[in-house]
Amino acid sequence: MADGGDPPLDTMPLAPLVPSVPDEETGAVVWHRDELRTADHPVLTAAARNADTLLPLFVFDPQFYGDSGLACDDRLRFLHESLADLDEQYRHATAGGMGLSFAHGDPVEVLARFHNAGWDVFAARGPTGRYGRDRDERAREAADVLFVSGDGLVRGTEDTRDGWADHVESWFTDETLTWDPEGVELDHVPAELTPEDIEDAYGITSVKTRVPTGGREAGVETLRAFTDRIDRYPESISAPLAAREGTSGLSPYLRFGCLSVREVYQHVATNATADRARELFTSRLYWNRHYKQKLEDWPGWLDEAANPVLAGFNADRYDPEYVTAWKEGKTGYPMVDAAMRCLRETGWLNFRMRAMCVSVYFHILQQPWKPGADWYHHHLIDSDSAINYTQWQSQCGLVGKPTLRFYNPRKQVRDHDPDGEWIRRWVPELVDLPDDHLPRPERTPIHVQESCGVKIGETYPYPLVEYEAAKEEFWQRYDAIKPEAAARLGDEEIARRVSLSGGVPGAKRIADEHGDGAAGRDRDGDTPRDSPIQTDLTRFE
Ligand SMILES: Cc1cc2nc3c(=O)[nH]c(=O)nc-3n(C[C@H](O)[C@H](O)[C@H](O)COP(=O)(O)OP(=O)(O)OC[C@H]3O[C@@H](n4cnc5c(N)ncnc54)[C@H](O)[C@@H]3O)c2cc1C
Repeated sequence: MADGGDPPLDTMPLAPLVPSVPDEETGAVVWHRDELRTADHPVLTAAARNADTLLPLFVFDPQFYGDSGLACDDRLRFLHESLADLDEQYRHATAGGMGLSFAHGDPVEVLARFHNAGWDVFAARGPTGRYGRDRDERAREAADVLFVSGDGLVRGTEDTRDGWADHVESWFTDETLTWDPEGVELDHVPAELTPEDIEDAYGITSVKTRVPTGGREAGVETLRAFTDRIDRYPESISAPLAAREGTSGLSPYLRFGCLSVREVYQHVATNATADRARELFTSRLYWNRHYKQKLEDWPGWLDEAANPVLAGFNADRYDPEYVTAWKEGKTGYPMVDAAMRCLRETGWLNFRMRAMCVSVYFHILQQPWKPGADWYHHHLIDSDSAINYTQWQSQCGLVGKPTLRFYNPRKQVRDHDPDGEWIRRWVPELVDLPDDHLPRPERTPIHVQESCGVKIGETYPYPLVEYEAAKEEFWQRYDAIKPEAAARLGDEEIARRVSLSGGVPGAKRIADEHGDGAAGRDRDGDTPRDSPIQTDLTRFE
């Protein structure tokens, strides 16, 4: 483990407990990682075609638990519920009722034991950061793991973005995959290890509220319920209170692969009758693939600024007190404070609130991006490294594109919580503050503060920094470095790694047009002059 301590459980199963593949037969371990379903599963389909016997396996990796793990206990609980559900899916599919097997330890060591006992090992090829790539490479060497594609991403070409949208579209509309449980035997590891054992060993305790139940069954139910109410989706996306019931709530199920993105696409395309809502929603599924493609193209997104010119931006400003105030929801900006407290208690925020809190953290408090991104990754139940870290870098401006999106937290109150219902839910100190003062509590006249009992500076903090001055200061610092950052996008390697929807030519165009310092920007509020980052969700080429 990263802290040097020993895991509380040994690596298991030990070699003698690993079943052998019967003579003259072929056996395949289906190594499940993030794809916790049996439907539309390219690996399962391929393994079932190639082997007489299957052994579905999940390996609890100590790296994701204890002090070295980055996920909150509630995300681990969601994972464990999804595993229990996957176990049921296998048991129902097969007459013998054989379920999912569990192992614990370094997956490479575990898989090598299966490989030595005669098993082929199949796993999904998917985008991961450096740890995952290294683990998969070691697994390939030690256990000859066969990595199967089939997630709609583009691989093995010079410019993955060339023709990308068409490629993804045909994947979305292709028939989903099936496997024939009758055509194979299922085997399992006799040793009894369950997700509950892991929870006991690592002391997993869930503390958040409103966390959805993990597993395919709950995911299918969520998908159906959302499709029934999808006509309300367009007007529910932005306001945090409306979004909680109005967006799909599918993100954790997609994150853990309880449902495939393609299944969701096809269900909504077939069953949703409201055209605009259907298009708006399915365009988000393209964004899901778009960010996955980014991590597939470059594993460094999780730990390094995509544009080297911007590496270390804000590092000299690091102030642990600002970071803590942001994490705890004590910045003095009510919309930010409500969002950050909601994130910690429920593990979910809608897109706009996620983006706004990034903007205030990086552009206004001017703190280095990584601790903020790690905080989201820890608390979000749906945290998908491929989306979280790439979104963070995009929202901060670490790619070096000429435009940036600022989210003014005061404007967000006026636009998306004018009655203060959401703010009052999460920031009880402000319950009695009149609505008019919620965008800027620090400007509340003293006599109003006295009559409502909200004392700025005592019961609720002054803003940590003055918004306009901080914004202006950020722009000065950012403008000074922007032309050099834009120019760097002309570098072939950087153009590839940033994986823009316009591909390598698009990155080079930015370098040509903006590398000389002639760049557009938004100084006034929410709307950038030209930002393909999140404004147009339907264009990918
Ligand atoms: C800083 C930041 C971090 C984020 N981190 C994550 C993350 O770790 N995991 C995650 O799933 N989403 C992330 N998002 C995107 C978005 O906020 C969530 O997908 C959405 O809020 C999840 O709720 P939902 O499933 O009800 O959304 P819906 O609006 O119902 O969307 C359906 C699905 O489309 C995909 N999707 C929607 N918006 C986006 C987007 N902007 N980018 C990529 N995919 C999208 C997701 O898979 C989502 O589940 C992040 C956004 C920001 C700004």
